[in-house]
Amino acid sequence: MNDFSFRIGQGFDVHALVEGRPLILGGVTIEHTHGLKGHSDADALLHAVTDALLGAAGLGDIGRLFPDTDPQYKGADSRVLLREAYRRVLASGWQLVNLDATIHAQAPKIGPHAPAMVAHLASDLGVQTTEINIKAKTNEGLGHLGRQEGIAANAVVLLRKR
Ligand SMILES: Nc1ccn([C@@H]2O[C@H](COP(=O)(O)O)[C@@H](O)[C@H]2O)c(=O)n1
Ligand SMILES: C[C@@]1(CO)OP(=O)(O)OP(=O)(O)OC[C@H]1O
Repeated sequence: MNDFSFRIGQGFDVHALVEGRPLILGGVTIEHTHGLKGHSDADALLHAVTDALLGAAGLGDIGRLFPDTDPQYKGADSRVLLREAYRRVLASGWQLVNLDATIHAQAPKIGPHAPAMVAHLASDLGVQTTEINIKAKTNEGLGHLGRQEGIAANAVVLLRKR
């Protein structure tokens, strides 16, 4: 551990959009024609947040903690994975200051669902909702995200020593 009181981390995730799956982002089930494909519930936002937290604490990444070859995590609720990852971050001596994330989705509109996502993250990470910011962007029709073949998310966190 270094002598600084703060550490930053970033996370990224992308999942394919397919028919016959629910679309779950930030623990919110969003009405849509397609949902995200994955071993777990494929919540790309929560996976990016989990990786940002683990990265900032120097604890590796989500796939190392929860392998996608382990049947235990098949269909897993990513909020459960996030809470377990954050428990390890706390145990390693760090706690969240604030979190900023961007969802890259050509559709559907994320804005109306952002407050519910913020509420879930604040609750799971034990901070005020004012410390969590969720943004969204289309991909301006460009590339795989613009063609609605998938949804991606980026997250940045700041941790401080407990
Ligand atoms: N899936 C999305 C994408 C965007 N938004 C909101 O629209 C604004 C403009 O997005 P552009 O990609 O066209 O720049 C963006 O700032 C978001 O407020 C959204 O809610 N859901
Ligand atoms: C969450 C895990 C585990 O179920 O599976 P997926 O839902 O496929 O998600 P991914 O972002 O590929 O990374 C981590 C995985 O090990």
